[in-house]
Amino acid sequence: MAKTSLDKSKIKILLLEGIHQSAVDNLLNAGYTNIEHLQTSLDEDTLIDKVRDVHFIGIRSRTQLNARVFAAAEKLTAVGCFCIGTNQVDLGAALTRGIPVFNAPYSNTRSVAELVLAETIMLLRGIPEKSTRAHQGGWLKSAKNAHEARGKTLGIIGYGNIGAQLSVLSESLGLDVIYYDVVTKLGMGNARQVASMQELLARADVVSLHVPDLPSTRWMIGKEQIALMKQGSILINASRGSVVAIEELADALKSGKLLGAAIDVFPVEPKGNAEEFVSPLRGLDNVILTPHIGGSTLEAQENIGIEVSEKLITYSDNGTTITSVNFPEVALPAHPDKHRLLHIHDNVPGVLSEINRVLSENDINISGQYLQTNAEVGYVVIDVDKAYGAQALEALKHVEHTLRIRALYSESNFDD
Ligand SMILES: NC(=O)C1=CN([C@@H]2O[C@H](COP(=O)(O)OP(=O)(O)OC[C@H]3O[C@@H](n4cnc5c(N)ncnc54)[C@H](O)[C@@H]3O)[C@@H](O)[C@H]2O)C=CC1
Ligand SMILES: O=C(O)CCC(=O)C(=O)O
Repeated sequence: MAKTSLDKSKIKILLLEGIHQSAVDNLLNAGYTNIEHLQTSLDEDTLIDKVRDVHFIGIRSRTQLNARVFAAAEKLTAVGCFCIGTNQVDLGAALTRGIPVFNAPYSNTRSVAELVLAETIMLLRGIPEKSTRAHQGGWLKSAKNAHEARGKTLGIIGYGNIGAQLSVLSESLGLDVIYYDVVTKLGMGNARQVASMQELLARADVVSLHVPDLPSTRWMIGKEQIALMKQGSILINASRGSVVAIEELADALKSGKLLGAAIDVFPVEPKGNAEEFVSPLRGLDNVILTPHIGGSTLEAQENIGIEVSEKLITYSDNGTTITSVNFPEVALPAHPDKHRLLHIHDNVPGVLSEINRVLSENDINISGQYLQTNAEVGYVVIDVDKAYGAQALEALKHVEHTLRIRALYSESNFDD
């Protein structure tokens, strides 16, 4: 059933997974006081109970927002992913319920690139094993299998925001960079795109994965691909756990085909810090294992908190959906002294004319109208000079194919 907006004190916001305080502060400064801020993710049933009266939810990579959760979240107006990946959200289910999803596409990219570069050096020097031995009272002073990074070839699979940053940092250290991407991209510095993943695997001393979780990237690195890699090369995965067949990687490390690996993301990750981490890579001393912390630096988290809360506030106050990952993107001007209505509907012919008919029948004069559509959904924003009456709102809710309507307070804050 379509809904209209509430005043800010009644807008309930649920933030999960230890989202940075910067998000809370930003929301409070914007007048949103009804905030629940939890440090953990929630299991599906607890989440379903909690989201029933929530208008905005903020999550990171662990919380699964599936169709069942969306079905329970009747009041949910927008989702903020305080991270880059949005594979944990059923974006289609959100869209067809008229819910835009936002993320932070840039704020933690540098943190991931720095970690990968550090791991490259650590693995080229065999540090995980040497450090473990020293902790055990051993002394592995040897140059065997220890290499400088200078002059080695780094192969980056997925040359997006993270891959390109890694490319720049690595070249400054003297690595030669090649990359493979499904899109033709201009290389940073002297980095060169190669024509196939096979070519990259055959040429690189270190392979680092920076692709999103997509049907086309699932298990893209397994036995067959590892066989193409150079003897004694290194694999790094800080993208998604679904990209590497982990048992097959474990076999390649045990057999000595690969010199080492650094893995930050896993097919199955603990739901919280209290749950045991189970992996076939445990106990292998040529592997750096990290608990999905590629983007977990204070700098990145603070920036993400600000960036995503800003997007939620802007959508809530103004209706702007720019940078939403699933929704028609509309950039809206401020609306002083105007009443603004957001109408989200199935993208089928005739809805807009029906909306305009209702407005005209209710003697409502349009002062601004903004429309954007994608294949499934239409999003029209209508500014008018006088308040929408209850009768007009009711009629607009009942326009066929309506998914949701929201009447926004204008900046001068007159009644909705
Ligand atoms: N470990 C962590 O804490 C973090 C992990 N990530 C993961 O890293 C991924 C990449 O992040 P960004 O670089 O910001 O994303 P991006 O969207 O900027 O870049 C991804 C690149 O992969 C390419 N690509 C897509 N499918 C491909 C395929 N089959 N083969 C080769 N290239 C392909 C795209 O064309 C694009 O250039 C995110 O989707 C996220 O899953 C992101 C941040 C933190
Ligand atoms: O820090 C997080 O919670 C997730 C980081 C990540 O994987 C992402 O940004 O996609």
